[in-house]
Amino acid sequence: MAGGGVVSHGGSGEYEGRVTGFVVITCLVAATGGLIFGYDIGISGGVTSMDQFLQKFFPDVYEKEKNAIAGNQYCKFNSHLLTLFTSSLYLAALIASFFAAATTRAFGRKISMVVGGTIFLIGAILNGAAQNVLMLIIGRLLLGVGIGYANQSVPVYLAEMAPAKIRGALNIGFQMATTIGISAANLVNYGTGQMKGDYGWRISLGLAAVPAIIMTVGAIFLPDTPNSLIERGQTHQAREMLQKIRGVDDVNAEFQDLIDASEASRQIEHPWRNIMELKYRPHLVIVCFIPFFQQLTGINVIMFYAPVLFKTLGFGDNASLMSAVITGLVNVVATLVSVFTVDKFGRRFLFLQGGIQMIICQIAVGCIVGSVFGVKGEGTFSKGMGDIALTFICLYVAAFAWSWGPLGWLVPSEIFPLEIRSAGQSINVSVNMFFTFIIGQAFLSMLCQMKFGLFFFFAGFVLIMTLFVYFLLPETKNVPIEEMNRVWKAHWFWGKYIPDDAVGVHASTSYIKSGAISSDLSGEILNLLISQARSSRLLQGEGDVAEDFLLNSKSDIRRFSKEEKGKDIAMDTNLNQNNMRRPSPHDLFSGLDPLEIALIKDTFCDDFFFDWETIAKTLGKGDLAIMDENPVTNNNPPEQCQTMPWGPSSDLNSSVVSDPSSSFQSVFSVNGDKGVDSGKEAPSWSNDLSEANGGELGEGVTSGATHKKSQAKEKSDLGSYTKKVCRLSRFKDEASSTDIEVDKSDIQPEAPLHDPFEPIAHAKEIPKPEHHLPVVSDLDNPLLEARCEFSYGVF
Ligand SMILES: OC[C@H]1O[C@](O)(CO)[C@@H](O)[C@@H]1O
Repeated sequence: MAGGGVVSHGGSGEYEGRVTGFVVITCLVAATGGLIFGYDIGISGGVTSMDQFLQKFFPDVYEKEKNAIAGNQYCKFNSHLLTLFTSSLYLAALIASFFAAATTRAFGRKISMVVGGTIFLIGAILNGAAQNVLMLIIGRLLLGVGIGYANQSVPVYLAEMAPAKIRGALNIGFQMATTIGISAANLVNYGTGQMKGDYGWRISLGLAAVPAIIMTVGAIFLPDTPNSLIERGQTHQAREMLQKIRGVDDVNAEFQDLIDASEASRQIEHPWRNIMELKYRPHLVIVCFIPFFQQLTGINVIMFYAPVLFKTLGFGDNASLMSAVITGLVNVVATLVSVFTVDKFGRRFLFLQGGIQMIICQIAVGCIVGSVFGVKGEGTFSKGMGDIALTFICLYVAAFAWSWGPLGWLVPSEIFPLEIRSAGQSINVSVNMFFTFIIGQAFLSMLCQMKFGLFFFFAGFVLIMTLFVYFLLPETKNVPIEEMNRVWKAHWFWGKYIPDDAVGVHASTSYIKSGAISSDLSGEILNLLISQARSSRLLQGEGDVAEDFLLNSKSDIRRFSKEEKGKDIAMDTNLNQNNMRRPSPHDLFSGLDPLEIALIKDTFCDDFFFDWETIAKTLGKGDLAIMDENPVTNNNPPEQCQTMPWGPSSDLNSSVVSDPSSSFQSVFSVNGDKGVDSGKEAPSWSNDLSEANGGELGEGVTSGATHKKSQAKEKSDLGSYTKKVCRLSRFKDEASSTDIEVDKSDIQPEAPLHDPFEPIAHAKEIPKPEHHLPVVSDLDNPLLEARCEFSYGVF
């Protein structure tokens, strides 16, 4: 692969590795943990609407239902004992999830899954064989404990096993399994609902043993996550596991991040106390609100009570069970949609789209129910009205299923640093279970009291949660799990809670590699950070991260966007030369956090043309001293200072520039030249970057660290350069706002500059080739754009 294929998955590329069959299978097996949860959700509603079941355990409710035919439709199922049957399980799950957190941390994710599956199995047997309400309730409590364990450990397991770029998809496997469980339960109920005697409900409840066995047996064969192995001191096995799940030998960068995260985690003796610290406030707020909101969508009104609800809406017994089957299937299919979109469109998009769709549907259902039953709850649904209501309910379920359903588990499982991840996940599970309990418990009386207004009540909540996501939830798509602090740090509101030292150079490097930052940072800043990484101890000590980056990355950052017109710092000196506005510190650094500014400051060792104090003040980021305290940026000995990646300013003075009124597009391409072994000829200058990039490939380029290391060594012995090629690429027709391609590609490259990634002292040894200055008179034309490309090469 011409790009130097060690980061073989391309795209946003983060750590080494590919998506292996092994990781997919383990994640699928783990996700079956969702089956037990789903089966239980789906089974209770059907069972509690079966006459034989009601007669045996809840005779009062049975009587009331029979007599309510002509009465108030809103209240005919309102019984606290009945709802307690459904919701007691969630109280047990809530408490169990705290024990599960300790188990998961101390013994691994897998053990928690096995424990959860086994306890659930016992509960299923008790339920299927129940002789009285007590047996029924104890059985349900055990089911709850099983679910608490599974829901705590499975999402964490999935988030840790999955490579970042498909973490969303694999993690959603859990919710996918949940919806399959719900659907399977609906189908079982549909079948058993027709049976005479006690068999129907007994089979329905007893069959919960099937998903329990699948999960327990599956979990026994699962490996534990590298993160958990490291957490428990099994470093060697952890590395092997990482190599196995990523399918490559060179897992250094990711492994290092896991070790770092684990070290940080080890310092934390009391995750529960720690999670209250200010620096975890953003995580804590999100992890409390997401599950709360997920339940306040009102989804479980449909999931638990679909048959009851449809009966309330005047559907016959069969039609009610059938409608539950339909909503269950919609739930499964729509969850699949999120599997395929979550890592592409991101979490926020799905949250927002799903939220809007849910609001519309809930309002519609509220209006329909209101128009038929009115306030008194008297009236009957015509077939047509019933079908319209069912359609809106299905659209609502679909929207939930590709947004809040799966994301309610995914987002909380991926936002926490390792040291409090297990604790955070327990909070997520317990808040979710608590509000599942509340909704389960309160729904029937809420329906009785609020009538059709209940649907508007839920619509109001969905509106609030959609605004919450819009303003307060950062995008976590494609960000490696141990790099998440960067996301928080960059957030407009939460950033202030995250201390600078939570975001180190190491983090910067892999974060840059993940590509996640490229839209936030301009190309120049990115390059500066890269060069910082290169010159920092990372490269000298544990070179792989930066080497990999240099050898494999192509950052093609088109930073020319509407807001950034005229702020191109690559062109700064040129702008000056041509009497253009010199960008202010604010232009250049707003949007960066102090650490990033400090990195840049340190990179250029104070002697660049920026007035650092002014920058600090202008941006209101506090005193420079604060930046200077940062240990990460303070270890650069002066001789390792860099100049600008595009060369000293004198070189820039003479470079190509277009008119002030035109705009720039700079494309940075940081390409490792793979083909140049010691003694070979340097690649010749070319206007086409791909040529420099794709020169003969050294045979070991794709084969991992050893070869790369030796290459890198040879490289630094040999010296290297930066090439800058400016060419006129576009003719901007202001009047029509269209871009017309003009090919003026023959502009000569200008002088090769020194390697931006080599310390200056070393760069000086590089013989400077002759200086070619492009002479392009057209550049005076205000309508032209210059396109400059930088490439990094070796000779
Ligand atoms: O698919 C619907 C189901 O998903 C959950 O919200 C869990 O994510 C359950 O509470 C609900 O019953």
